[in-house]
Amino acid sequence: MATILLLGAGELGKEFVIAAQRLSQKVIAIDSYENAPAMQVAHEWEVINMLDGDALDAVVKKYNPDYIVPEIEAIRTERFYEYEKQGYTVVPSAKAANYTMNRKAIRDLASKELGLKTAHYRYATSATELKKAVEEIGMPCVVKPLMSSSGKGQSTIKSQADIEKAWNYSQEGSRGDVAEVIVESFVNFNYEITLLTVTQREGETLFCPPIGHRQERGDYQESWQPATMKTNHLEAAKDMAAKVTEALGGAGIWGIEFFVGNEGVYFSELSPRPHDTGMVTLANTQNFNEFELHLRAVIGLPIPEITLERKGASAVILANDFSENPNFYGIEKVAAAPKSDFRLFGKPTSRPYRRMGVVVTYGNLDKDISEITERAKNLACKVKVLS
Ligand SMILES: Nc1ncnc2c1ncn2[C@@H]1O[C@H](COP(=O)(O)OP(=O)(O)OP(=O)(O)O)[C@@H](O)[C@H]1O
Ligand SMILES: NCC(=O)N[C@@H]1O[C@H](COP(=O)([O-])[O-])[C@@H](O)[C@H]1O
Ligand SMILES: [Mg+2]
Repeated sequence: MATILLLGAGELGKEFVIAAQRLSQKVIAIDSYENAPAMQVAHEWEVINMLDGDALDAVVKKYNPDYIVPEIEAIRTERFYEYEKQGYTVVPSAKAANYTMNRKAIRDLASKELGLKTAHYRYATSATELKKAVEEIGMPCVVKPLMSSSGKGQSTIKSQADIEKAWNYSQEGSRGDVAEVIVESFVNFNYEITLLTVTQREGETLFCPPIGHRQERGDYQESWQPATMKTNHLEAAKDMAAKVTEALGGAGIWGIEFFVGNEGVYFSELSPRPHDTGMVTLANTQNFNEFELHLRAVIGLPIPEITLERKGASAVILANDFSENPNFYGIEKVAAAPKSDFRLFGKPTSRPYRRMGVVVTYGNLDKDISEITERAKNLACKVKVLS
């Protein structure tokens, strides 16, 4: 039995722990608050501030894990290089976790070093610098804190009047100790996808069928698999995914995000871990869901192939308000629907727009995907999270 130290214990971690439990692996789940979703199913748990390098060192030393598996970005990832030197395995690699913690590192690697096509971009460390960057990039443009996820602190600048607001908003949504932002030209894409990519310690890199998704406020609302796309666009995305995962190194699943527009495929960003839009694989769209794939890659079990078994969709259940005791209403309506299922994450508190659960729906490969996505969306709307 391997010991896995899971750094981050949200809904993605919870499904990963369940996959690990099924194969009899031991998991210690860490997060910044008690009773986080993955803690509820792990062998052991601890609450620490993962941006505190000393606190991180202490849990690594205490549990002496076979695998250190980051589940979120906000971790003092600089320490990962040291753990690797000490002989620990960081998933997928210290470099992958460290580069993707900060948008600047991963964007410069993708664009400058690897030559991948991305939106035009600049960086800014103050409202004045932001003004200059916006002049260079042009409007509309998108501003994001260098350290944030799920759209936190992200906004679109459409006019001069938005610049100051965008700066202030970015500073509210930024986590970590970096005040800098990235300013990207607005890509008028036709659609966007996540290409789940699996790198194995031994064995070839595998790709899941592409996942289409729709985002609001920079956060995922619904996803579906497979996304329909031209073969040459899919090949371009696979080629970029192979390049960037090779440059970052290691074994695991990666959620690689692309925009597809009239000018082709743009690399956007990536998570070196299961991806939220990949929760659609909980509808058993594939022979292994994204969490099972991650686990196999992490502990070094071979994955012979990834096959699409049926079509699926997911739609998120969000909270509207703050609550210390969130409850779900309307779940029986989801339960009563055919070819549908759901997960409630068990987050102990809610805040506006916090993701609390997900509905997944599915249908045979000959079904129209729109019927499956509509069902997921309509069912998710029927669930209310209230105190
Ligand atoms: N340059 C851009 N042009 C157009 N839309 C964009 C651009 N950048 C981001 N978006 C939109 O905002 C969404 C979120 O952006 P991004 O993935 O960079 O944020 P994030 O905070 O890292 O989100 P997550 O952690 O959930 O992946 C994208 O999926 C896309 O819909
Ligand atoms: N886009 C990244 C993402 O979806 N991450 C997932 O959300 C959790 C944090 O949720 P919270 O903010 O509700 O605690 C993370 O722990 C991870 O599972
Ligand atoms: Mg994203």
